[in-house]
Amino acid sequence: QLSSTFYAETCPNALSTIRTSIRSAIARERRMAASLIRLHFHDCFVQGCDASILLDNSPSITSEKFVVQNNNSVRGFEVIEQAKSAVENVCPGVVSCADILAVAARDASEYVGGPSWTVRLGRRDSTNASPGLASRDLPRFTDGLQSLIDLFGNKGLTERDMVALSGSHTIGQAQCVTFRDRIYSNGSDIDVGFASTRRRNCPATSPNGNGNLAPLDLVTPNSFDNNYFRNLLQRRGLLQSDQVLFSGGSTDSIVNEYSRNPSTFSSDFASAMVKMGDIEPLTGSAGIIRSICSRVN
Ligand code: HEM
Ligand SMILES: [Ca+2]
Ligand SMILES: [Ca+2]
Repeated sequence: QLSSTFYAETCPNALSTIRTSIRSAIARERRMAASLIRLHFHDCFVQGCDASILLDNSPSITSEKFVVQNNNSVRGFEVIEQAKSAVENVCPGVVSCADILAVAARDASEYVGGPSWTVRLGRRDSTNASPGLASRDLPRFTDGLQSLIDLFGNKGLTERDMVALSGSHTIGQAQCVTFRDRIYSNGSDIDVGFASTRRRNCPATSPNGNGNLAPLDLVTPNSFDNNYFRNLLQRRGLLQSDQVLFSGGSTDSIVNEYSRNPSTFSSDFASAMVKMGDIEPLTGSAGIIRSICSRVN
């Protein structure tokens, strides 16, 4: 199975090469850290961590990039492609795109002040993509708590893993179209002042301002910390799927715990990322090593 020393003999500089490339991309644009973590998540939840999300449309492939959960939303492809080409220059044909995604997510977390962890390696790349599985298995911002628990449960992840991983929303941005219904709902699960602030840059009527961005964590949108959970306690979660984690259900106690204890969040997040990175990898002679991540060789 996967091992942290997988490239020790075949490409000893793989990790440092990826790291340099990822760091320079995040230095150029801080949000890229968030985008890269999300890319690894959206890969692993769809037929496992096999870089299926990176494949473009072609005669033999229907890309996952255009399902609703990804379309116009997942980003960072060119950063992964650049890291891949840097690695190909030092060890051609050795390091998979799926492993680059996993390493990039770790390096991104570390760069913005989040936890680091040892990445397990040896994943291989798929020769296909699955928009059908992507639309079925990726969570949506409209999902209720039980659906979210089930979607993560189907991947072997517990409620605690799910809450920890959702803590990724301590960084990054979301588009108005994903939080409009919530901020105009006049419901009781949203802070009134927060809703009114968000309305200023997200007009009530679609498609006006659909693409306008707001930070998922209003307090520290660029640092990986536990403010996401503190916000939920104040009913300042941006997405409906954020606030449902603290809305009177079984995950309230976990949100509470992470809001009080940043180091527990940090170590649970790191473990959950390793666990997520272990979802159904292609290993051994299964799959391929793509030379360009967006297409099969
Ligand atoms: C629990 C279910 C989840 C739902 C429903 C969800 C949904 C979303 C949505 C709707 C956005 C905004 C996308 C846009 O407006 O373009 C977003 C952004 C993001 N998500 Fe999630 N997410 C979930 C869990 C996760 C997990 C488990 C991770 C990582 C392990 C993650 C990482 C991120 C990051 C980092 C961003 C910001 C991306 C950027 O700024 O480019 N999310 N998510
Ligand atoms: Ca995949
Ligand atoms: Ca934050």
